[in-house]
Amino acid sequence: MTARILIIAGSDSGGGAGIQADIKTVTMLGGHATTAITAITAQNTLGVQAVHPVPTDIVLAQIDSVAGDIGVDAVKIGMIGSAQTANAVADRLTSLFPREGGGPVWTPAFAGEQGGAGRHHQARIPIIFDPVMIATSGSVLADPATIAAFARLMRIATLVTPNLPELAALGGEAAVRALGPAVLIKGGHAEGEQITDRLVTDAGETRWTNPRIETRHAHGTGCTLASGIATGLAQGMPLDAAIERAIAFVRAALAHAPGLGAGHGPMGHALGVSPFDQLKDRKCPA
Ligand SMILES: Nc1ncnc2c1ncn2[C@@H]1O[C@H](COP(=O)(O)OP(=O)(O)OP(=O)(O)O)[C@@H](O)[C@H]1O
Ligand SMILES: Cc1ncc(CO)c(N)n1
Repeated sequence: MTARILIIAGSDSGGGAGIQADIKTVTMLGGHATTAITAITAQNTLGVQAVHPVPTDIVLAQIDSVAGDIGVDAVKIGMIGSAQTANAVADRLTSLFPREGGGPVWTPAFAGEQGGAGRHHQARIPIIFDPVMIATSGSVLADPATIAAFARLMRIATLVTPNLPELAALGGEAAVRALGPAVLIKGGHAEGEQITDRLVTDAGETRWTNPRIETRHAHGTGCTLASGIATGLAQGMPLDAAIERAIAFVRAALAHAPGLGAGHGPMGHALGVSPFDQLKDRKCPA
């Protein structure tokens, strides 16, 4: 079965970050993206010109519509829109996908096909929380009250993926770990020719170090990474393998950036290919 990833995030009209990056990433990695849109931003490569938070009850209705029919193998949370929505989403995810109880951390949809437990035995759906605060352009995407409410989301998250300024705003690595989740500290904002992303879990620490790709078109790397990880977990990959593939995908998409806009442009999620055009027979299956 195709892995189903519920994306709870904001819309970026420029198509570089947010829901737009998330859908492209999930699709490219072989999953099915469903969405609960938390905010609409008027945004381009230069900055964020306007933000319209979606009412909290409409965010919850989108989650309920998806969970009640299509189903969910993993959740990715990005821009959340308001403190009220952060708290309400934490409550709703807790009741839909209980965080307590024994059994495996999650049982992906694929396990059912292979004669395993199947989706009715899911114990814990993985939740990846990207604590979005500021866009690549420098525009603010979360006010102080919303950032304070992030604690609720961190308590139910499997993995939190702060960049370095976000980690500092959350009180540092120990403060995040104390709330329970694994932490992937992204190194994109550090100086230097190498970038190190650092995963800290109960089992210890793993690092990925790669050469920095020289480009100003790195808008949406954080969204892409978190959605890529969520897709891997939904597909049944172990956490470190899901992270490794997501980093590789971010790097490939950076290398294929189309060079749009006068500021921080979008990545090239389609990697310069059209899978449809490459099909030998472009007819519908009979
Ligand atoms: N110039 C780059 N070259 C290669 N990898 C990069 C580059 N910039 C970021 N990355 C990678 O992209 C991922 C996201 O890191 P980053 O620290 O940029 O997150 P972020 O600040 O949340 O992203 P965003 O700019 O979307 O808000 C990490 O895996 C990081 O290693
Ligand atoms: C909607 C949205 N979500 C996240 C980010 C983070 O890059 C952004 N710029 N816009």
